[in-house]
Amino acid sequence: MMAEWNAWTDDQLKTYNFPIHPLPICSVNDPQAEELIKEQKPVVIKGSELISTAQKWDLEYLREHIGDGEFTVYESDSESFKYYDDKKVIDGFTPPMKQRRMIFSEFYDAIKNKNRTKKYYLQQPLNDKVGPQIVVDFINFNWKWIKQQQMNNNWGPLTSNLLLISEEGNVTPCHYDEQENFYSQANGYKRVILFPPSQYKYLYPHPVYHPHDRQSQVDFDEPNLKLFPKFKKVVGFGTVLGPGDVLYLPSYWFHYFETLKNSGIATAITFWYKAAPVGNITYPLTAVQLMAMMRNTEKMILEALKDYKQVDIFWNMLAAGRYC
Ligand SMILES: O=C(O)C(=O)[C@H]1CC[C@@H](C(=O)O)C1
Ligand SMILES: [Zn+2]
Repeated sequence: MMAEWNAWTDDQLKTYNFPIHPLPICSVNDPQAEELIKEQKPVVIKGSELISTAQKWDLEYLREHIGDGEFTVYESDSESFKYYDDKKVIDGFTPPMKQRRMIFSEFYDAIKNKNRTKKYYLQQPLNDKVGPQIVVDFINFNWKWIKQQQMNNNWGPLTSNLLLISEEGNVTPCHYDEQENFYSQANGYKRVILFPPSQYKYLYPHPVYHPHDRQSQVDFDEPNLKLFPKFKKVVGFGTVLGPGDVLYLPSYWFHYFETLKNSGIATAITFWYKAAPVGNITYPLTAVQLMAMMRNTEKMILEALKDYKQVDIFWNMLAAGRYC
């Protein structure tokens, strides 16, 4: 992967032994960018100026202007920040990280504390508690461009702008989301690896009832190929995002993020939109339709059985010796 203007070098990236092909990179004026978005394929867009007013959002600026609201900050004993839904916690589940609430200056002090043993990741939807200067920066995002994308692709409403402040080395393990996303890098460097929905069977997402719903069960650093044998077929599409880059991250595409080693703090903002309504069903079903259908089936069975421990038994009864 070629480092742009020597901003980073390959030794700042974690190494994985699956193939990683480059993601398409387009200028915002290149019609190819709109084409790929229409086809729900990922593309890195350069020059959109989507969040150029946030490129100055470093820790000091934010500490001064972000206001005294509380922020969700994940605290981890390792570099891994595997999301879990705290409304789905099941007995025997141990959250892999702590979800804390802090005002920004507490987060600032935690990051600056040289003797700390924990790693931190601030992940907070931007809300009306932010200070007036942040509101000015927010209003000056390139809403004209992104609203055009929303309209062109018949997306639903913008649901949230998640402010992401990560420190060097942090990893967001592989998962998928059900919304369309323009992931916008304000500053710092992040490497992203994407996998199309068709690789669902290689990535073994947790069951829908599990707190790690939508997250891959496979530990990319030490994949258990006995439990997850198809993982060895996985093929990724990756790139490094720098300041001002915008990644169109289609719904249901699996993705993994890492903040480059020795690259300091990285600030990003997501733009999540409700996906367009599913078009008329044609056969064979698309991978996204199959994923949505599998999710609905799992939910229906859990609804019928009430107890998630019965779901495993039910599936085995239904499939063993009959379908597999
Ligand atoms: O935008 C998304 O869909 C995400 O998964 C974000 C959650 C943490 C972010 C990261 O850069 O590590 C990526
Ligand atoms: Zn995500």
